[in-house]
Amino acid sequence: MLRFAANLGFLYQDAPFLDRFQSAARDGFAAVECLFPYDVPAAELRARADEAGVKVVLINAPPGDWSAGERGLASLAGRDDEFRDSIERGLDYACHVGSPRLHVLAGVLPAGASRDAAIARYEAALCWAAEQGARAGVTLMIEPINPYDMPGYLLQRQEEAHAIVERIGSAHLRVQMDLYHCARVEGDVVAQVRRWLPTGRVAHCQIAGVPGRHEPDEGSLDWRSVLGAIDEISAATGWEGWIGCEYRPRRGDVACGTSDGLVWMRGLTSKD
Ligand SMILES: O=C(O)C(=O)[C@H](O)CO
Ligand SMILES: [Mg+2]
Repeated sequence: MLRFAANLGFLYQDAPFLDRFQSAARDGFAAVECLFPYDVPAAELRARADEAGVKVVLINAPPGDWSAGERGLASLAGRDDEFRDSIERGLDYACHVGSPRLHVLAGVLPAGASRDAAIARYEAALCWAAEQGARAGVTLMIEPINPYDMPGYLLQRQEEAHAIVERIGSAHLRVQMDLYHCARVEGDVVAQVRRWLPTGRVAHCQIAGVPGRHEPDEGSLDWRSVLGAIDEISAATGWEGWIGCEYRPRRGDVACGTSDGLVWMRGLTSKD
């Protein structure tokens, strides 16, 4: 059975952030993802999640200076100390809110920089971070992201993410397979899901319509076949990750826009 999590950085934009936990629960979500929750003390966020009866299943580590265009520190030259601080802060927050997963953004490759050197730095950073994750009991996630939404982002393809996870060989480093980014870069998402989900290296998925990043039922993503493939693989292999709803509701500027747009999900969910 498929399990969906509400991404509170994308959904329920009409409500203040801390009210979105209740909104998600009212719509039947048993789990949520929070992008960068660090402005809220972890105890307060945990209390809101507990009150609403939803689990936090994914947060992101601090990504550097987002407003200056930074999208993670892991591969950036000369930023090791900040990277380590961001992982320690992310893991501490994840432990306090009970999130079993922490997404670590790779960073943007500076113009003219060597990609090979950046990948080597990225792997060394992930290796260190995965050890910290193992100590904390939190799984670190790496996510290939498309270059249209995030120009220059270092990690764009599933194959490369899997090769990195395999080389590092930690049970606490896994791939976050965002089906929207996958569709935009790699095309046939059903084939990609059938190829990568059974490997055991994917610990979380996310979904959105393509190319607008609205509800999955808008656009070219064959979402029924994709979800059917995930469901089938879950039954066959015991894969039990969450599927994060990381999209901009088409009626996001209107009260109840998120809830109305969830019609695509009815009948597909499990709360376990
Ligand atoms: O952009 C995405 O798809 C993500 O999942 C990141 O966590 C946010 O940048
Ligand atoms: Mg994503």
